[in-house]
Amino acid sequence: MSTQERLAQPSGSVGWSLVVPVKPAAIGKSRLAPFAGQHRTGLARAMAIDTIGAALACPSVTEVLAITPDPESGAVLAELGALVVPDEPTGGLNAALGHGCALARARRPDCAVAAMLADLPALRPQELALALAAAQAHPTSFVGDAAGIGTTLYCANQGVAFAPRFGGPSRAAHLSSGAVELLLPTIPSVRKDVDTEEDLHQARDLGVGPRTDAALTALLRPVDPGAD
Ligand SMILES: Nc1nc2c(ncn2[C@@H]2O[C@H](COP(=O)(O)OP(=O)(O)OP(=O)(O)O)[C@@H](O)[C@H]2O)c(=O)[nH]1
Ligand SMILES: C=C(OP(=O)(O)O)C(=O)O
Repeated sequence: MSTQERLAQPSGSVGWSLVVPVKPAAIGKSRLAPFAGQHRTGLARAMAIDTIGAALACPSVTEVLAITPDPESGAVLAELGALVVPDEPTGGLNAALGHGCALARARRPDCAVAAMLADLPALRPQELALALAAAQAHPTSFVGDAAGIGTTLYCANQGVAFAPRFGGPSRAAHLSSGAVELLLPTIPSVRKDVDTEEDLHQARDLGVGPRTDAALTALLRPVDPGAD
């Protein structure tokens, strides 16, 4: 994404480095397998690319670091304007995010850092901007997922320890860590993560990005009984 295509950053707001983990599409989003079948890999990749495409268009986001060992997704994400870095150490999601945060802070010490999951295919740049603006008021904060169990966005201001606790019931884990939950009624697209078929339909109702829309169209196309 070129700087011309970005919306202007609101004055007085801090810039954010956004760290986004992307599992290899061939193994990611396994809970969608019963619904998506052979289309699951393409769908998982499409959702991650749409999520990061929207993040790159957010006026508060200075840089997106996509943490992924997936070369195919990485190539597209780099083309869109993300900095693509591999998983290091190979210790799972929170370890990869910690590594991404260290790299982000070394590159841009003036920015705050946030970690956002890559399964938000309906993400709207302006809704992400609202969440990040609210996050400026707290040392650490987070956005809970639409189901009320997990987390989609974890934010740490400059000079504050970055200690995400993604995985499973992470909303409770983030609350007990002292992070403040950002309870904004106007950011449904930031909260709507997609793990299941039902999530996907709900995200579609919000309006998914173009790649996810195309992947879903291919997936839902009726099979031609005359084709071999
Ligand atoms: N780079 C990286 N990303 C990860 C890792 N584990 C999860 N993610 C990403 O973190 C986000 C949340 O992960 P999950 O919702 O648990 O996704 P998932 O493992 O692909 O989904 P399931 O297989 O259905 O559990 C998604 O954006 C994943 O791509 C990891 O070990 N490394
Ligand atoms: C990893 C998490 O998400 P998911 O529900 O997508 O697995 C989480 O909410 O901490």
